[in-house]
Amino acid sequence: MLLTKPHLSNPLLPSAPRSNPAPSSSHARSLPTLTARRGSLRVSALSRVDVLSEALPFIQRFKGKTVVVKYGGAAMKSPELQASVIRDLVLLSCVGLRPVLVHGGGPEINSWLLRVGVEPQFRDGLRVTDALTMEVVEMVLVGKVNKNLVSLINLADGTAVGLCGKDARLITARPSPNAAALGFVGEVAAVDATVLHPIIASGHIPVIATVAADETGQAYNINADTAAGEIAAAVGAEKLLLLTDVSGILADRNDPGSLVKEIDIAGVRQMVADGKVAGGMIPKVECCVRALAQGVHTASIIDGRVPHSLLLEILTDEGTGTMITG
Ligand SMILES: Nc1ncnc2c1ncn2[C@@H]1O[C@H](COP(=O)(O)OP(=O)(O)O)[C@@H](O)[C@H]1O
Ligand SMILES: CC(=O)N[C@@H](CCC(=O)OP(=O)(O)O)C(=O)O
Repeated sequence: MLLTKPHLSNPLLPSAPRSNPAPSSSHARSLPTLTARRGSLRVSALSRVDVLSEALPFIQRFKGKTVVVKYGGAAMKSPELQASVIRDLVLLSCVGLRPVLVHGGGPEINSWLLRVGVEPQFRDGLRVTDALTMEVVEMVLVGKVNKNLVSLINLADGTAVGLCGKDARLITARPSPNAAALGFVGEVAAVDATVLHPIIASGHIPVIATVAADETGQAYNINADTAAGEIAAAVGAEKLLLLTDVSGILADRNDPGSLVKEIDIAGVRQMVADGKVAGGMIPKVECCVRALAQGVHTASIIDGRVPHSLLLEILTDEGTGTMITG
């Protein structure tokens, strides 16, 4: 069943803009240009504090709560957008939320595979991963993309700790049931979040690359959406947010205007059964459903190309993409 997201009016939002004390007329006369500038600055500052004020009930509601953000795919391609997403993550951390970043990096893996002469191949949205591809995936995700995100968070004055599934056995992998076709593509056999708790509790932001080993130490390539859902469940996250390169779940995937703002598990299952949700959206929806079934309160699929979509989703009434509820 499709639900319309309620638009709640915010009791903290003033009905009319407040006015700061006007500058004295003598000051105004002596400095006309400066006064005019200050006047426009005052309006803009007012609207900015209104926005801050609107965020207060959300900050209060989610303070101390863990929020797992999956960032990857096309939404990660532009350096400007990356920096903006990272700043939003640091802002969430500064106002008391506890973000955990799980990242992909499919396009970056593709570009490095091509540099070493390997043509990327996918089956049902999953990368066919032979031994050489596995090495490249690990080097790119763990060595490059992970450290780049850690560095960007540190630059934005947050403190990030980069990990992959292997660290402290955070994720134990098992081979995909379709290993004959997919090679070293893994599923999540278990998550041991012990290592994350002190990192999160001390205000650091864990940044997780989804390469993990099985019991024998063999490395596996795990889809980042799938891993994010399992990590969200294991840390008892309040929210799971998947940033992607569409506005959310579309009722008609050829119509960008047909965004479904809120939908429950039964509704989203019906969309998959009807073929309305397909391709790369299926693992996203499945991981949201699994996370919700394991106690995560809400899961949202949002547009990582829209500046500040993370903040819009968490700190405003209207949100941005699609929220799936249990
Ligand atoms: N109902 C739907 N609504 C939105 N996108 C859909 C839908 N069904 C299939 N898709 C496809 O899913 C894609 C998102 O998955 P994917 O490309 O794997 O994202 P990412 O690279 O961010 O992990 C969209 O670009 C779109 O082509
Ligand atoms: C098995 C599998 O497909 N693994 C993904 C892991 C990275 C990922 O999920 O990246 P995005 O989120 O950017 O798509 C891959 O190799 O591309």
